[in-house]
Amino acid sequence: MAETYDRAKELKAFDDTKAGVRGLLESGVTKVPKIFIVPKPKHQDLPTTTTTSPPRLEIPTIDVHDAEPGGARRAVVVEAVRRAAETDGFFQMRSHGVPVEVMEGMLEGARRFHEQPREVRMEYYTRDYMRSVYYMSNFDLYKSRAANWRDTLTCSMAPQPPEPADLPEACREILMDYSEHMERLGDFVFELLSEALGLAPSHLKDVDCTKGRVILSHYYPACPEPDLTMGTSNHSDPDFLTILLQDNIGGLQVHDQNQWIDVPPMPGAFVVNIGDLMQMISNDRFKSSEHRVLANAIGPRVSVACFYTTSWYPSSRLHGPIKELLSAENPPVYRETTVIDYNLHYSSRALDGKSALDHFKV
Ligand SMILES: O=C(O)CCC(=O)C(=O)O
Ligand SMILES: [Fe+2]
Repeated sequence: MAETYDRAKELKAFDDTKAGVRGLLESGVTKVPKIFIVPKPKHQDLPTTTTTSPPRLEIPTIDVHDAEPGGARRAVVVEAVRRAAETDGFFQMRSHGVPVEVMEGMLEGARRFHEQPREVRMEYYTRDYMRSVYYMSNFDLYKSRAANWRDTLTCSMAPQPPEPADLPEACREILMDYSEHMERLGDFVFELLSEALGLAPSHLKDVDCTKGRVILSHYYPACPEPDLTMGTSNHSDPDFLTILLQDNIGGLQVHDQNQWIDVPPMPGAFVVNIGDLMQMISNDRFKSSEHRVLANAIGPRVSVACFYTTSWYPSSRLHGPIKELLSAENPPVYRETTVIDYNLHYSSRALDGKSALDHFKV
C-alpha cells in the first residue's frame, strides 16, 4: 500500500503536544498510531548469521558484598566483573549497599513525574538537549523509522549539578539522594573495572570516567498493541557505563550472538552495562552490547538509567584506547575523541543497532 500519510506532519503534531506517549493515552488513543509502528514484525528482526558456540541464556549475577578494597571477596568479584565485561558487557549486581527504600523511592519519583497533570510536565518538554533538565519523548523522533513507546525525563547531575529549583518537584529530593548513591556506586564499579583491566584501582576515575552523571527516568506506558512497536529500539549506550534500575514489569533484552536474552527484573539488583566509550578506551576488551526494550501490554514500566558520561558538558578532554593496554600485538583500534564529538556522531543517527563506534576506528 502506498504511503498515504504525512509522517513528518504527524511526528510534529505528536511532538507539539509536549505530553509524550502518556499524553496519547490520556487523550483516549486506543490503537498504536502509525508513527510508532515498526516496519518489520519483531520476530523477523534477528540477524541471519549463525554461530556454532552455544548461546548463553542469561546474563551473570554478581554479588558484590565484601568486595571493598582489601575485602575478602575483592579478587573473586573483580574476576567475575572482568568475565561479564568481556563477554556480554552486562551483569546484574546484588548486595551493592544502596538501600531498597532509595531504589523504590526513585522508581516512585520517576513515576510521579510522568503521571502528574500534563500541564505540569509540559513545562519541562523540549528538544534542547543542552539543558540540564528536560522531558522529551524519543530523542531520535525525527530520524528513526518508527518512534518508540517511551517518554524520558533527563537530568544531568554531574559535573555541574542543576540548581535544586530546576529539578521537577515531583522527584527533586529523591533524585538528589539517588544521584549521591550513584556517585558512590559508580566509583566502586569503576574501581572494579580498572582492576579487571589490570590497571590501578583509580585509573578509570583518573581519566574522568566518573566525572559526569546523567539520570534518565524512562516511562513506558502500557501499550494497546505491543507487537506493533518497541519500548526502546536496539542500541548500545553512548557512555562509559550505565547502572540501570528497572521495576518488576520486564521487557529489557540484550543481544547475544544470534538471539535476544531477557534481562529479567531481579528485586534489589541493578543492571550494569558497559557503554561505547568504555569499549573504546578498553580497546575492545570490554563489550558495549546492543539491547532493547519490548513494548508491554501491561504497564506502565518505569526504569531509571544512570549514564556515566560528561555528556554535553563542555570539555576538550580526549578519550582513546588506554596506553597501558596497548602493545605491538594490541595496537589501538580507535582514534581519540572528545565525549561531545562522540555524542554528535551518535545522535546524528537513529537508534538502529549499528554501533556508532565504527566511525572512530583507525
Ligand atoms: O529501560 C530500560 O530498561 C533500558 C533503557 C536503556 O537502554 C537506556 O536508557 O539506554
Ligand atoms: Fe541503553
